[in-house]
Amino acid sequence: MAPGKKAGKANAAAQATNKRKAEQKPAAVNKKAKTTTTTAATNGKKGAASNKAKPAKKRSVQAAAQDDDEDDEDDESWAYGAVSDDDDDEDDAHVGDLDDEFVSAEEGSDIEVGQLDDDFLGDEFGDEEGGQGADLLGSDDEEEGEGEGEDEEDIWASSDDEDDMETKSRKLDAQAKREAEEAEAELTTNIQMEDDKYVLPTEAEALDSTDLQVVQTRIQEIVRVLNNFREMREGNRSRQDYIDQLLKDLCLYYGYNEYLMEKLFYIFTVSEAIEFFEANEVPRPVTIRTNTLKTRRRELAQALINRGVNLDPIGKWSKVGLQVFDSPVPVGATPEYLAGHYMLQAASSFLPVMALAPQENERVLDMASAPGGKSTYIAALMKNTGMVFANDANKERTKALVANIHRLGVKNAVVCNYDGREFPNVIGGFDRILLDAPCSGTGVISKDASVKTNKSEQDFQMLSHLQKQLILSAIDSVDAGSKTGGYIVYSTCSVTVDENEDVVNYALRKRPNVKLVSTGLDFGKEGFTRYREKVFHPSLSLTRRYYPHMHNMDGFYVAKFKKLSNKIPAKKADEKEDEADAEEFVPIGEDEKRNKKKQNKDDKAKVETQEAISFNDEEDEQLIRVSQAKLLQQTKGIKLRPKKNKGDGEK
Ligand SMILES: C[S@@+](CC[C@H](N)C(=O)[O-])C[C@H]1O[C@@H](n2cnc3c(N)ncnc32)[C@H](O)[C@@H]1O
Repeated sequence: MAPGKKAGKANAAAQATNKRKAEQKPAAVNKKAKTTTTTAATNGKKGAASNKAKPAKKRSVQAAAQDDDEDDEDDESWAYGAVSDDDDDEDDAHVGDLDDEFVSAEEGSDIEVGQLDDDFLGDEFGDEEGGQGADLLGSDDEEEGEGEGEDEEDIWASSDDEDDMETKSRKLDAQAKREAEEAEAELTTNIQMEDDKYVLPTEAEALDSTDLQVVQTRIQEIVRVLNNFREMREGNRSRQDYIDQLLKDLCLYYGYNEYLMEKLFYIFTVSEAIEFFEANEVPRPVTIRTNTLKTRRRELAQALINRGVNLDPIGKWSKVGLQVFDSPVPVGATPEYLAGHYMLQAASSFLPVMALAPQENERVLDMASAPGGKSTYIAALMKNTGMVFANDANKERTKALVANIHRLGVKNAVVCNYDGREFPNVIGGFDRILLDAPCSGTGVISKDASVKTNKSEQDFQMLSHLQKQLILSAIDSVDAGSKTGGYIVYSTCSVTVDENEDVVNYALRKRPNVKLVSTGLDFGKEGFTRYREKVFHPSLSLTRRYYPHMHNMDGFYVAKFKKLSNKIPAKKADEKEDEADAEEFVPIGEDEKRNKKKQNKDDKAKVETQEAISFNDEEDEQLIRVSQAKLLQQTKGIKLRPKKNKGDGEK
């Protein structure tokens, strides 16, 4: 399908969806939306309008950036405080966007969004109250103006006149009757609308629909029925009949394969699923991360503004992120970029590093790190102290990793190229580990639409299996005795449950020596504790999900574990067996029962303990020597004789 065609299609769907939404929204809400600035309004879909709004903000950023007194990076007033004068302009400039395009995104947004919701509520209710009050007052006025009020006035003015009582009473009765008729008429109209049942197409009709406009209308109608199923279903059609048709139509309209469509559809409510698919048709905002090893956000913002770049802080949740609205120069080729003052990085990919919260002088492993967006952020948070092991199994990809490490001036990183599953045999005893796992990429469909069709059931099974193996390796490679850490963060840029909650739940079952802890991120949706037929450990609610339609960032998942002990069950044979059927899900209760049985039966097979895996400098030295010797031989043909260890001669 040609991209242009798709985009047109998506826009058509968006307009139709939003139009319907706008119709469903109370007048006060729509009215208010016009005067409320939101993140989503800056979404690429309405790029022109957002950009129109930005210069006002840009001026204020510039002005504030020049303010010498407010030089502290922690002080966000340069970005936020000074915009008050311009806020109105911006709100006005966004008027069109909101109503026309992004009513839906605003509603769910969480980031500026806590704020946004408050604004909405405040304004909405304020307006409603004011609106109602005004209506009430207004209607009095109107009545007076139309003479009806005069009648009423007459009624009360002549209340002492007995004869008039009858007249007054008749008038009141007539008025009450009229009002009742009007109310009845309104009700009837509504009921007629509700009665308007939607008849599903026959199989042949459905197959025949190649007209996307027809498909789009059918999607809307089915959603309407599903949202009021009891009233609107046709005859004895089941909910599943409608859902089956809807899934087919969504596949056709948005271009997903049926397997993935179903997987994604059930993560959301019906309306939310459509918002998610819509959001995937829209590019996410361009964001950059200030490299604090070389500069500060304030200085970077000023330098880029001087080049004509139109930008804003990413949101209150990050002190280093900037969102770029437009730029006369390629953001990936400015002198500041080449000098390593920033990394082009999706907002969502800040989150796992923030959750990891690496400390100075720690040993940290980034198990799947190329091209290094997160490794370099980790190094920056550690202020180039301690050691970051930036590993990736794909040697080709480590080239970009090395390049980024150099460009950003990272000096505490070691790049390595192992399969993550080889840890901790390669090296262990880390204070913290980030496993930003290889995944299906269902959170980044707006960047790579091929995901819609190129992932099969086997792919998901293989990925989930690999993720489960990697997470166990990561857990086993952390030192629970670390004075400052003992944490593992698991993340993916996918929104499927198999790659997220399923994997984390599996790790909790296989490694009772870890528990989930808060990610420390103050926004995001809670991870699932139930999904379809699956039940997960209740602590899964501590994990966080991010969605494009809600947070205006790539879909993402973050979980944080604390390792409590280095003693792990070492029933290797069992584990292998378990890992082989890692895909099989066992509800938590059942699993516990099954484990107990196994333990009773296998009383002799005591749980062995594995000693804490820690660094051994002598051993490391030897490994380094061997590796250097290998390298010399490979690159220069020099063969070194192995150096004898102290203890070797004594044997
Ligand atoms: C989501 S990307 C990592 C992105 C990276 N963390 C960043 O922020 O730039 C996943 C990475 O996992 C790597 N990978 C795949 N299988 C792996 C394995 N078995 N062990 C280690 N890395 C692996 C891929 O090469 C890929 O670079």
